[in-house]
Amino acid sequence: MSADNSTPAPDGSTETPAPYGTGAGSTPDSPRKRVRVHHLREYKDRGEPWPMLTAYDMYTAELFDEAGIPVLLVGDSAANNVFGYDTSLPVDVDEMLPLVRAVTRSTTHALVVADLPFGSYQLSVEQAMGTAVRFMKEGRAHAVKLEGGRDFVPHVEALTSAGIPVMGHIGFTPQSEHNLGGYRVQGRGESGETMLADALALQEAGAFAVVMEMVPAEAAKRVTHELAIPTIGIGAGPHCDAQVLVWQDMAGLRRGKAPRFVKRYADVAGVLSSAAASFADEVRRGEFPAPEQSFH
Ligand SMILES: Nc1nc(=O)c2c([nH]1)NC[C@@H]1CN(c3ccc(C(=O)N[C@@H](CCC(=O)O)C(=O)O)cc3)CN21
Ligand SMILES: CC(C)C(=O)C(=O)O
Ligand SMILES: [Mg+2]
Repeated sequence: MSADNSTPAPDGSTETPAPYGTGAGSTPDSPRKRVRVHHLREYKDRGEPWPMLTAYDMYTAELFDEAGIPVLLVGDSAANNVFGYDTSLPVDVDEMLPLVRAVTRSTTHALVVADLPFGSYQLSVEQAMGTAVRFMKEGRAHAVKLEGGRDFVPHVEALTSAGIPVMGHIGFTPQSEHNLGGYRVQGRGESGETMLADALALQEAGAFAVVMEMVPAEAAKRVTHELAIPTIGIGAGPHCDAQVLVWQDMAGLRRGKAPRFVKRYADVAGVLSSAAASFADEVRRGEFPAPEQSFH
């Protein structure tokens, strides 16, 4: 087989209208347009908090898009929520790309952010550029996200100059868990100043938003106030411009003890396990398939 040189059919994803829009750029009669990074700045300026969720596949991306979630993150948390690794560190670009492509293919409204996995951007600005370009070209992402503060200013500058919107991520950065000493709150006391400096450096470098993970609410409030770009909190209190959760945590699919910042809005694990148990039971009793599910 030769390499696939064909131009992929345009999926028209940036212009395809969703039928029942209420989000950015819509009126009751006009279809929703794709959320753009400048809309997020407008939400901040209007003081309207907005939600972000992770998504890793077609059905969840469609549902969350229709529910009006303006930003979907294809997180490297796919490592422990899709692929079965114990941390985010092992997942790589080749595993992440098909998930990103699935999510962009399945949305018409949400801005889709691809999370750059550990080891795919830290080596050099050139490596960051190469990886980000793959997520934009092959994954059809609308933006990328990377973890780190001042040390990543050159990377963020290069990507934004090349036309790639970048979301930052500071506070607890899971890709550095071994350096940070485990899953711990960051930015307490003096390190709150460091965090603010990191946030300002990312903004100056051109980042369009910054995630703050597991930081005290007061420190996150200060950063949110000082930045013109939106802050997105996860375990960062109520004063951030936006809030993000991993969807399996939000919907109660993940089992076991969740981090303290999680709120479960459903019991998807319970729904799925009882559905599987009912199916198994009916098969064992010979009740499924019934005549309705059979061909004659
Ligand atoms: N399902 C899932 N949810 C997440 O929020 C998430 C992932 N996966 N994978 C990547 C990272 C890892 N994250 C984590 C993982 C664990 C804790 C945790 O155990 N937190 C405890 C201890 C906090 C402390 O000791 O200060 C907590 O109770 O919040 C926090 C963030 C956040 N991200
Ligand atoms: C929790 C969010 C911010 C994330 O980075 C991820 O899901 O990978
Ligand atoms: Mg991540």
